[in-house]
Amino acid sequence: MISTGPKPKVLHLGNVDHAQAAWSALGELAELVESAASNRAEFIQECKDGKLDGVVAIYRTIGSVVQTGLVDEELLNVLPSSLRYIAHCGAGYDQVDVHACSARNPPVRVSNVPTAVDDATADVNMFLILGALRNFNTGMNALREGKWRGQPAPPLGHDPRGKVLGILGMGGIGRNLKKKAEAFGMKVIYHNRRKLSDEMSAGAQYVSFDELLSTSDVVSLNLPLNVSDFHFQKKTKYTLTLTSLKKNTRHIIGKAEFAKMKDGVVVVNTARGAVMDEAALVHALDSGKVFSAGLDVFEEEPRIHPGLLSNQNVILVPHMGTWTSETMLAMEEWTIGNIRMALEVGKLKSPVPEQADL
Ligand SMILES: O=CC(=O)O
Repeated sequence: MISTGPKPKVLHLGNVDHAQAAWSALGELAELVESAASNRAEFIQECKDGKLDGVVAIYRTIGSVVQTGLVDEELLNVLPSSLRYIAHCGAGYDQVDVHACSARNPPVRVSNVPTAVDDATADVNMFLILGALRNFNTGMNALREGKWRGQPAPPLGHDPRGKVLGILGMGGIGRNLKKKAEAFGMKVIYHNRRKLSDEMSAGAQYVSFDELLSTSDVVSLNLPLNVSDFHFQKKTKYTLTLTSLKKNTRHIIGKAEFAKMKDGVVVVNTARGAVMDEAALVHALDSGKVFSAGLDVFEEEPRIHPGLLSNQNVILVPHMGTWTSETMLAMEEWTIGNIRMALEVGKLKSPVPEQADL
């Protein structure tokens, strides 16, 4: 808790594009500082030169990975010793090594943005389900090429009504999606680390992972890319792969899982690309095992697997799940709210689950 003396410093990594009022108001409580770095090497040097000393909290966006790279052990080793909080402006915080944050002495507490992202992400999820079931991509591309529906016309799509939607990961987005899918007449089953209370699951049937795979007409991936107990292996400055096989969700859907699915299944992902083995998806699409797919996220963003780009049965969205002004505003305000609460009462509003007991 900080109440007297000079204002604590808050470092801003990435943009505050919408919540300027909340950000300015935070300025009454804290000194808002910026980094002059344009890449990770410069950022590390800035830290080593003591230019960010005194920073207590960091506001960071997903896009700030271009400036700093991943928040991993290497970065945590040079970030100022005054740092206590990282408020991440996003639901998925796989860019932040929470275990390395917890291991620092004293720990760096991390928050994310649940809830505020649910509606917009579930909307895109439903758009992808409908687009993939109806195979709209083929006709839409043909139309732009001046070929009306194309020659031959795309195969007939499928109605959502009466189809089984298997939601893997029944968090806020999964539960929001359930309501939307039910309005389209889908029957919802789910698998989650823990079975939800009757109130939370609201009639969705809990099934085992294998049962979800084998009985769903549409499989929707709504689980976090889980970064517990493993090491980052940087692939590009934007992405990472996770190397340990323990307790993580990387490639939770791969060759073996596709084999267990119904023939002609539809697969949709708005979570993180790396929860699914993209090469295995391409293979399953090519073989006809998967009828169509709807993807908002990719393993190595912004790179897209060529087998997805060339496949007309895949509807592709460039990670726009939360891309609305209302949701962006809500996310930024939520993130600033986390910093404000940390400075005022010494606690984050929405700590990440891994640090719930810290
Ligand atoms: O991908 C978007 C988010 O994690 O909020």
